[in-house]
Amino acid sequence: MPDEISRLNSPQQTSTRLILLLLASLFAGLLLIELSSPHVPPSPHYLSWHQLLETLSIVVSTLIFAVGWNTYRLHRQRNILVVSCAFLGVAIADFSHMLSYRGMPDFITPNGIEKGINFWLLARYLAALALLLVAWLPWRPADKDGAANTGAWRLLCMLGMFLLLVPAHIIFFWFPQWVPQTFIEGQGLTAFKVASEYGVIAIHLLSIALLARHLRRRTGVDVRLLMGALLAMIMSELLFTRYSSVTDLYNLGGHLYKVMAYLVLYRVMFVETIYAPYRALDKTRKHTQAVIEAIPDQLFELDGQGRCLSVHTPPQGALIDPRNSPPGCNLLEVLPAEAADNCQRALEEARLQGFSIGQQLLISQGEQTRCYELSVSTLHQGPNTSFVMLARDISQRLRDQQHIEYLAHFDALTSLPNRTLFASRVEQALILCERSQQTLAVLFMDLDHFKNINDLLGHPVGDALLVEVARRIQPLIRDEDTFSRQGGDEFILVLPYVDAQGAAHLARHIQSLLDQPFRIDTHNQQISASIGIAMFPEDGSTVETLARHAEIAMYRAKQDGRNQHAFFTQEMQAQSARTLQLESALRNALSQGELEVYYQPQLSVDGQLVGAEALLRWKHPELGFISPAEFIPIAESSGQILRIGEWVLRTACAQMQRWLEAGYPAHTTMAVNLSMAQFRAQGLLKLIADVLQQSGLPAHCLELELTESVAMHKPASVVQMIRELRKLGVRLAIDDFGTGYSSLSYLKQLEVHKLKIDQSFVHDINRDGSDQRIVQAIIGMAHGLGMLTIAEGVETSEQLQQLTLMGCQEVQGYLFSRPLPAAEFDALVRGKGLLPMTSQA
Ligand SMILES: Nc1nc2c(ncn2[C@@H]2O[C@@H]3COP(=O)(O)O[C@H]4[C@@H](O)[C@H](n5cnc6c(=O)[nH]c(N)nc65)O[C@@H]4COP(=O)(O)O[C@H]3[C@H]2O)c(=O)[nH]1
Repeated sequence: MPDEISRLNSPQQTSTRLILLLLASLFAGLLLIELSSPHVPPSPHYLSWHQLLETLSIVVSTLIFAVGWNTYRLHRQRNILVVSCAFLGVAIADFSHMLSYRGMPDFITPNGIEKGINFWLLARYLAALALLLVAWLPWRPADKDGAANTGAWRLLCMLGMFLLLVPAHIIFFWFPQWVPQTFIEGQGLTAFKVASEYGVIAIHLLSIALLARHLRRRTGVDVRLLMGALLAMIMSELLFTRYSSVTDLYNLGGHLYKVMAYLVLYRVMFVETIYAPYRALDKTRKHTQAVIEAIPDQLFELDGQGRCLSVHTPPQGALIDPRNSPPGCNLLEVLPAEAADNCQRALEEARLQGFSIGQQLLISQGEQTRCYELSVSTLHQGPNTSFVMLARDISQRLRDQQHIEYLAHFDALTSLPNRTLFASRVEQALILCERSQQTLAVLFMDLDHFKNINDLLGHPVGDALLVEVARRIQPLIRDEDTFSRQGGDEFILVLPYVDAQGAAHLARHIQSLLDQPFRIDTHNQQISASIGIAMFPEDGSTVETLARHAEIAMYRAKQDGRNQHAFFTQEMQAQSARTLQLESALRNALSQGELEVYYQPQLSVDGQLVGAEALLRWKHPELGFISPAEFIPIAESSGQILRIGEWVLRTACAQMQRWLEAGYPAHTTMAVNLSMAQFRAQGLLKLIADVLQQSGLPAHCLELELTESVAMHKPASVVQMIRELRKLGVRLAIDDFGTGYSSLSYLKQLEVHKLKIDQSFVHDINRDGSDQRIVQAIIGMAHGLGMLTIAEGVETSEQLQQLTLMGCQEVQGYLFSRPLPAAEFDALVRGKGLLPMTSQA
């Protein structure tokens, strides 16, 4: 049935075509009747024709009544109920009209033309007024109050109809004189009769006008078809205004048109009450089917015993294979025992409360175990209970959940506990140690120069190294210990019931294990670690304190030369407190005028001034002079170096420009230290250009000093940046040269102007043969690459002599002067005659 219906066109299309066809043929029929009527004599068999047509009309009217009346409970459209009841009335009135027709045996009282016309008009007005009501009232369901109210409405309507029909029949049978005359024998229809027919036509026209409002709206009813029925009724009425004999062609045509109009009306009622619900049902069925097809779960319809009434199987992840489990098989018998029990439980639950969600079934499939989650709802309750059950394969979801839980507690790279798990485990360990009054050791381990490995060899190598480090240390860890990665190259080991001696022993063991080279891809990688140790209860009683103190101790191990371990001490605590104090004091140092730039002369080996190095000084009102070696790293780590470094740059450049204006040689340079953060900061080029422009200092008089470690960081970007700086015209020097690992080829790419030999090599240059060889190699390399060399930290004339002999071109150190405030620097330069004679002002 639904398929048959789906083959039908939409009601809109059907009605438009039907209406046009019907109206065209009815109109043609009208013309035909009009033209042929004078030539067609009244039919001698008219009574039979009349009976036939009226019977048809009564049958159709009864059908209209039947479909509307019987389906009212489903559609609850009051309009349809009104039409239905009215057409019951029409059927009865037409029946009375047929039986009262002249020529028929007397129907209760003697028959006659007027008696027949009276019943006729009653039927027509009933139909017309009912349809007017329908066109006027809105089309919507009566109410949602249930069957009781529905029955009451039907009864009311039916009663109303009989209240109208019964008195009308009584009048037409026994008091016909109360009704105006409608037909005069020999003359034909009276004006009243014709006017009455026009009245019916007027009501129909009014209905059409009212219906036209709904043409563009979506109403429940097929408005076009209804309008068509009304037009057919109008044509029928027109014919009835024209007849002069009850047996002529007009009369016959009018009856025929009436039957056709009622047939169209019946179709409207049929579509609305029977076809439309089926169509909606079909639509719902298709929709449901599409939804089922889209469901990635296996869907079962089961009876009360668990037998499969129907199964929808998705392409993947089915609970049971439908090929092995034909329809009608009992699901509970097909499933493994434990899964069947759970399934049974879900069905019971659904039977009791209407639904069941969340029962899980574990099914072994070869090597794998899959997990299914059931959702069951009860379709029918009672003796014929049936269920709809969805079995969703949640194996992947469970795996993902497990993975997420794993990631929440373990480090994805090394599979070691992460910070979260570490914290909870250590808390437990601390409680146990406290109870048993035992010690606990926290080891904070940081790999030395790990950043360089990441930068030079790439992150994949760095990651592989971290994994290997973890793997090497893992066998040293006991069950009660916690070995975790905190992020980056930092690891923490927590060892309950271990004393200081044991902790030191483990630290040494770890360091000796790391001493062995690591093979990563094709690289043989050497790494070491600095380890800080904090002990419970002496160094703290909480996880955070112990970890922080162990970290402070680790920094001390780094300061002391790396690849060693250090225990946390109170002195370190004080140091760390001082770091915090300095960090906060430094924030206001610039605005409070506590910072000053000192200048240290840089000379050629024959004693002429070639430049000055700007060195920052901080005099704190309470703490006194604080060494740059102490506060510069703090400024770097707290991010203040950018602000402070810019100020140094501007002050030093402005100073050198003033000195140049005061007669210093035009090539005198101002060397300014650039820290890593400054060098890597966005906008360095713009800043330098701006400083030069503001101060007026020629670019070649500014020399930027980068330490070798800065130059080594991310070599490719450093080379690029140095090129950009060279384009600006500024000079570049590599500070502390010899302490890093610059290769000759890398140095060549850097294209700096000057190498600054680190003072650690200068210090023992007269005593230590290896320092001499290093310095000689640096000078030789610089010469080879066309770079100048300057030695810093020259304190004695022997050192100067040695450096001169080795070919070093420039020197700087306490032998000539300590760093001085600008005025003292100038006085010194002039006092000692460090400027060429021509420059002396
Ligand atoms: N023993 C000895 N030392 C000598 C001798 N001649 C000079 N010095 C010291 O050696 C350091 C040379 O500066 P540096 O290597 O750039 O090392 C500097 C530099 O890295 C950093 N620094 C200083 N000022 C600034 C600055 O404005 N910006 C940045 N980024 N770093 C700065 O702080 C470090 C330390 O600066 P200072 O304490 O001023 O220490 C200076 C200087 O006073 C000598 O004959 N013997």
